[in-house]
Amino acid sequence: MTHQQTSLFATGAPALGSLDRARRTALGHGAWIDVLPGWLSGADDLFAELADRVPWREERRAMYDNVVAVPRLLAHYGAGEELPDPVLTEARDRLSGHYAAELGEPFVSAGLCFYRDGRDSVAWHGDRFGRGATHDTMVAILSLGEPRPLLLRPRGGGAPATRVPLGHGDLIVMGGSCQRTWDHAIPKTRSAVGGRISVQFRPRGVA
Ligand SMILES: O=C(O)CCC(=O)C(=O)O
Ligand SMILES: [Fe+2]
Repeated sequence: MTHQQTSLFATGAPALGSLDRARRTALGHGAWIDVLPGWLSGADDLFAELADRVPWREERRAMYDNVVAVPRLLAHYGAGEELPDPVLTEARDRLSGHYAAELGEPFVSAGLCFYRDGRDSVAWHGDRFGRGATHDTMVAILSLGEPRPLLLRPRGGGAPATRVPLGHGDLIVMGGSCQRTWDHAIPKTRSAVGGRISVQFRPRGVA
C-alpha cells in the first residue's frame, strides 16, 4: 500500500524561495553538495500535475544476457524544449543566475525521473556520459512528492555513504568533481512510500 503524505508548505501554487539559503558541504576529492530544503513551496501540487501531464517513458535496457525494465519512469527535455510547467523554467533560470560565476554556463536540459513506489530506484552511478566524466560541473536536482534518500559515496566505495533525504520541494546541487569522483543512488526501500519525481537540471553536454 502506498499513500501520499503532504507536508506543511507543499500544497498550493508552486513558488520558489531564495537560493541564498543553500548550505554547502565539502565531500572531499574536490566534490561538494549544496542542499536547500523546501526551495519550492507547493511541490505536492506540482508533483500531481507532472505525474499526470508529462509523457513518461518506460525504458528497457540490456543487462548481461537479459533485457530489463529500468525501475523508474523517464522524460527528457533538451536545450530549447519547453518544460512541462513554467515554474520549472523559472527554477532552471534562477539556478543559472545563482551559479553563473562558479559554473560559467547556464543549466539547459531537464531530465525527469518518476519513482512510483519503493521498488523504483536508481543504482550507484555518476552522471558520466558527458563532460561530467572529465570536467568539474554541476547537476541540480529539484525533488517533488514523497522524500527518498539520495546516497552519495566516493567512487569505488570506501567511506560510509552520505544520506540526503529529498522530497517536497527540496534542492540538491552536486558540484565540483562530484560526478567523476563520487557516485550517487536512490536505493529501493521496502517501506510504503508514495511517488517521488526528481527534476535534474544540467549544463550542455552533461548527461
Ligand atoms: O532522482 C534523483 O534524485 C537522482 C537521479 C539521478 O541520479 C539521475 O537521473 O542521474
Ligand atoms: Fe545521477
